[in-house]
Amino acid sequence: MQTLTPHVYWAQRHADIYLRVELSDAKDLEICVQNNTLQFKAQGHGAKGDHDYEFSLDFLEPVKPEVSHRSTQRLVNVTVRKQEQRWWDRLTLQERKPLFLAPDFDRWLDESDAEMELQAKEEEKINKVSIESRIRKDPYLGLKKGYLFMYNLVQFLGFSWIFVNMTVRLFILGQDSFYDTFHTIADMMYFCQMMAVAEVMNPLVGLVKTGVFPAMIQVVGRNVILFVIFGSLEEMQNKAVVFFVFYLWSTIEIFRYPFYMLACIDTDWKLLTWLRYSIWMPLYPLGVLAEAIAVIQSLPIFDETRLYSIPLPTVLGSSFSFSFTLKIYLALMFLGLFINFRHLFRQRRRRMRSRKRKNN
Ligand SMILES: CCCCCCCCCCCCC[C@@H](O)CC(=O)SCCNC(=O)CCNC(=O)[C@H](O)C(C)(C)COP(=O)(O)OP(=O)(O)OC[C@H]1O[C@@H](n2cnc3c(N)ncnc32)[C@H](O)[C@@H]1OP(=O)(O)O
Repeated sequence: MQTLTPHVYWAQRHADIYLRVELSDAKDLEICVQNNTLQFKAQGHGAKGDHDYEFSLDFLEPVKPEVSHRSTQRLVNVTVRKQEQRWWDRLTLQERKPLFLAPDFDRWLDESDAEMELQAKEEEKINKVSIESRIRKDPYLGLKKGYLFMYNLVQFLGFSWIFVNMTVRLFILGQDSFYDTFHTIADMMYFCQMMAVAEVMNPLVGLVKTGVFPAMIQVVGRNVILFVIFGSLEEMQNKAVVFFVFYLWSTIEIFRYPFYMLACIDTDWKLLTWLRYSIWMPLYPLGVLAEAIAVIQSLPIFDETRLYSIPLPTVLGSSFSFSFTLKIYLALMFLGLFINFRHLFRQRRRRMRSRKRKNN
C-alpha cells in the first residue's frame, strides 16, 4: 500500500497543542513523541481513500513525551502537552508550514482570547474550591439559613400585617385613623421589635456578615421610642406622630425582610434589591424626624409626671428629670442617623457594584 499524508489541523492553548487528523475508521495507530518530534502512523480512510497515512512534526519548543489521542469514526484527535506553559509563534521548528498542516478554526483562539479562557477556568476552579470548602467547613449552614429564613419570614408577616392594617384604616377612616394607631398596632409592633433584638445577636454570633453597631443603633433607637416614649406614656399613645413613626418603620421592612429571605435561598430579584437599597434614602431621615418629634412631644409630659426621674438630695434640687436624658438622646439620634446613613450608603454601593460585576 502507498504511504500518504493526511490533512492535519492544529490549534494551541498556553499548555497544550491540539491536532485534528482527518482520517476516518483509523486503525493500527502508532503515535509517539521522540526527540521533540511527533510521529504519526495509521491506516484509515483519508483524502486519497483507504491507505496507510503518516506524518511527522518537529515542534518549535519542547513538549512532554506523553501523547494522548482519541479516535472517532471521522477523525483522530491528538493532544500534546507543552513543556512550559507559554504561547508559541508557530507550531513547527521549520518556518515554512508543511503543506498538509492548517489552522483548526473550530478551536482556534488568539493569545489574548486563550488568556481569558485560562482566567475564566482559574476563576471557576477557585469558586468551586471556595464553595466546596465553605460546605465542608460549615456543617450547620443549612440549619443557619433555615433559622434566618424563618426569622425573616415572621418579621415580614408581622410588618406586612402592620402596613396593610394601617393603610386600610387610613383609607376607611382618613385622618381619624392617626389617633388610635397605637391601640390597634402596638401589640404586633411590640412583638416585631422584641424579635428584632435577634438582629444584634445575628452578626454577634457570626450568622450574618455585617456590623453589630449599626444594627444596635437601629434596634435600640426604635425600642426607646416604642417602649419608653409610647409604651410608658399614655398621653403619647393617641398622638398622630405614632402613625407616622409606625408607617415609616413598616414601609422599609416589607421590602427588607423579603430581600433577606431571598438571600437565604441565594436568590436576587433586581427590583426588590433596588428597593431595599434605595427607599431608605427618603425614609430614614423622615423616620428620625418623626421619632424626634415624638421625643420632643414627650418632654413636658415626663417633666409633669416625673416618670423615671431620679430623686436627688435637697441640696442639689428636688429630682433629676428624665427629660434631660431625652434631650441628650435627641442629639444622639442625629448622630445615629449620620452613622447609619453612611453605613447604608456603603452597603448600597457595595451591593450595586457586585451586581454590575455579575452582569459584565
Ligand atoms: C449602642 C447604642 C446606641 C444607641 C444610640 C441611639 C441612637 C438612636 C438613633 C436612632 C436612629 C434610628 C432611626 C430608625 O428607627 C428610623 C427608621 O427605621 S425609619 C425607616 C427607614 N429605616 C431604614 O431604612 C433602616 C432599616 N434597617 C436596616 O437597614 C438595618 O437595620 C441596618 C442595620 C441599618 C442595616 O442592615 P445591615 O447592616 O444588615 O446591611 P444589609 O441589609 O446590607 O445586610 C448585610 C449582609 O447581611 C445579610 N443579612 C443581614 N441581615 C440578615 C437577615 N436577617 N437574614 C439574612 N441575611 C441577612 C444581608 O443579606 C447582607 O448579605 P450580603 O453582604 O451577602 O449581601
